[in-house]
Amino acid sequence: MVLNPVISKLSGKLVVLASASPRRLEILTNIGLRFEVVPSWFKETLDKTLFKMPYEYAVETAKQKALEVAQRMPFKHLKTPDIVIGADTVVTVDGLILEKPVDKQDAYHMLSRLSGKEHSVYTGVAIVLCHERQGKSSKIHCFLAPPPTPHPRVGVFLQKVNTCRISYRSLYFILDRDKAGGYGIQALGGMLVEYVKGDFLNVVGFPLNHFCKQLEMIYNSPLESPSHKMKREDSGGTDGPCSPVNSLSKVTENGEVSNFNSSDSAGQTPVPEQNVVGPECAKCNNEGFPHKIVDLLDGFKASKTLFTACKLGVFDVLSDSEGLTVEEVADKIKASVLGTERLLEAAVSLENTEQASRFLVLDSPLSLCGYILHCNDLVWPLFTHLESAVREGTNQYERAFGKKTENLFQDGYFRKDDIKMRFMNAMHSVAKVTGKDVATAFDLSSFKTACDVGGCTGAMAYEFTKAHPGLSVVVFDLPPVIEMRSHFQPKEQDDRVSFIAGDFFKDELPKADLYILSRILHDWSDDKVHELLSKLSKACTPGCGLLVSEIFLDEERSRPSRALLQALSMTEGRQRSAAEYSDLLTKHGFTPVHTQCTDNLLDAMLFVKEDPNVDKTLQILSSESVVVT
Ligand SMILES: C[S@@+](CC[C@H](N)C(=O)[O-])C[C@H]1O[C@@H](n2cnc3c(N)ncnc32)[C@H](O)[C@@H]1O
Repeated sequence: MVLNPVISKLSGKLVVLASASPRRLEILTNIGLRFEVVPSWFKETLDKTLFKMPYEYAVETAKQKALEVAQRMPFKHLKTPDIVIGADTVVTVDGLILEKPVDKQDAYHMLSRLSGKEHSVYTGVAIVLCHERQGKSSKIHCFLAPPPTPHPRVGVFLQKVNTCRISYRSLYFILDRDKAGGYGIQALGGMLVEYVKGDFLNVVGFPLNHFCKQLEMIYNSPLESPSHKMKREDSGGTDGPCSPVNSLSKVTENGEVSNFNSSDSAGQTPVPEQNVVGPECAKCNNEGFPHKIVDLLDGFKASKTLFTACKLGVFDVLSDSEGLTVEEVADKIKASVLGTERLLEAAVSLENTEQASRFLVLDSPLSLCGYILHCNDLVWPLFTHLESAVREGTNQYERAFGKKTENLFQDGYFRKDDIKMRFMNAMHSVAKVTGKDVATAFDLSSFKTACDVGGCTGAMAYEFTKAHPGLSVVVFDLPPVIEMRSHFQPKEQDDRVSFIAGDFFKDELPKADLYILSRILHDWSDDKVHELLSKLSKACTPGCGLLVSEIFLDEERSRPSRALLQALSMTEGRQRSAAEYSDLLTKHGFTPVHTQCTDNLLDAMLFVKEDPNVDKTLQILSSESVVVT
């Protein structure tokens, strides 16, 4: 089996691991897979008595974990993944299923039960293909790592203890509350393990080899391409598309797991006959239950939890020192112990730590804290007046903050230095996270000078000069912004970025052969946009470039919701689709050349100023290579 090509099939896809397990994360990272971690909220509470065999339970739990994330992400994270991977590991002994212990005592009991006994470890895995539909549901491949023949057991054996019985103290030392069965084979628990029959990584928590074989089956075999297989299963399934929880169909009479898509003894992977468990009925994925609505009901609590944790510096404290107690965290953030405990529990249930340390720690390079605090202090109060905003069709700044605003920037964001800093921090953090993707969206090598119109702190400009060694960028923004620029200067000085203060509606724009409008046009009405574009059009000679970076709505104006939610608190601006931006710009002699959806916070579109004397078709052709004439 050639693994890399299988993994490369996933490049460009949004792959999500629905598990917070660092072991699974490490195993998948080590093979070069790019994925996001979104831990599942599915509670591991399926009724074990409903399953004939223990591994059915692991597979079903894996499936439910993956499904929960697949269903939540479009709402909570405002994006639909391509693939969600769920996994669940259980240990079985004496007919009992052992999961993660609830506490140390439980872990101790589990480990003592395993001591000296052969037991089995099963990791069920589910791959949910979110864009492959079966009926109304995502397509799901569930499997269990191939069991060694003749018995479906992947065994790990603890040392016999008649001579070296594990002492109470050693057990306490070794036990791990975070792992099924109470021990981690890759950690201290490994000291007890005499040998493993079967796939070691399956015992660790993720059967990598079998996972890759599954992917190969899904993506590489022409006969097994997702759509082809779906048809076959539709027509010939024995269990139908839905297997109830208590009868996962892949169990043979003697309890073997070959129907879970296991390999045969020669190591060949047979065509899976029934590995797809399409959750079409309420019993399978509980379609009758309004998951999305319930998530939305709680959405505001989740946002406010994130805002508060950020504002109190919880993620900073946690990233500074490891192994803090709740009391210590409470002390550091100057909050009550009970409140801190609740906040930590809620925050942990919402966010994975890897992303928290990258995006939620104040001084991390890609920190989103600036934007989060802006959402907390400015956007949140505006949204508390949403009903009035809808009734009146106006921004609620005055109601929320007691100040009238003719111009949101001058009268709102810049009315006090601390408010201005908060606004600039917000713009800066988003520009840092999205800037590289916008700057590298197109080949801009033919442009030598650029003007970032409304470029704020210069964060975007620095990303452009970093990405294009031949380019220098002048940041043009209002005087109150430009005067604060020194607060945001990068550590490494870059002379190719300079700043000019001015008003883009009133003052002359600096000369450049590329103009950047990042998050500018959505703030203004069509009339104001025309006013600005007409100025830009006059400033541009034929061949000049104009790069617009915004969230582009789809043609139906139905996605992404991020843009539509933002519009609810807008003043005079509006969110637009790429086609709507094109319409506005072509009226001023700008021809669209490329559109790039970056899968980041902002998309980008490149336009070139037409030469009125040259035939339009020829211009579009020549502008494909963005020739500056
Ligand atoms: C939404 S922010 C976008 C900042 C930056 N382009 C980015 O993408 O991070 C809008 C910027 O336009 C600036 N701006 C608003 N009105 C302006 C005007 N009349 N002239 C110049 N800049 C203006 C604001 O000061 C602010 O920095």
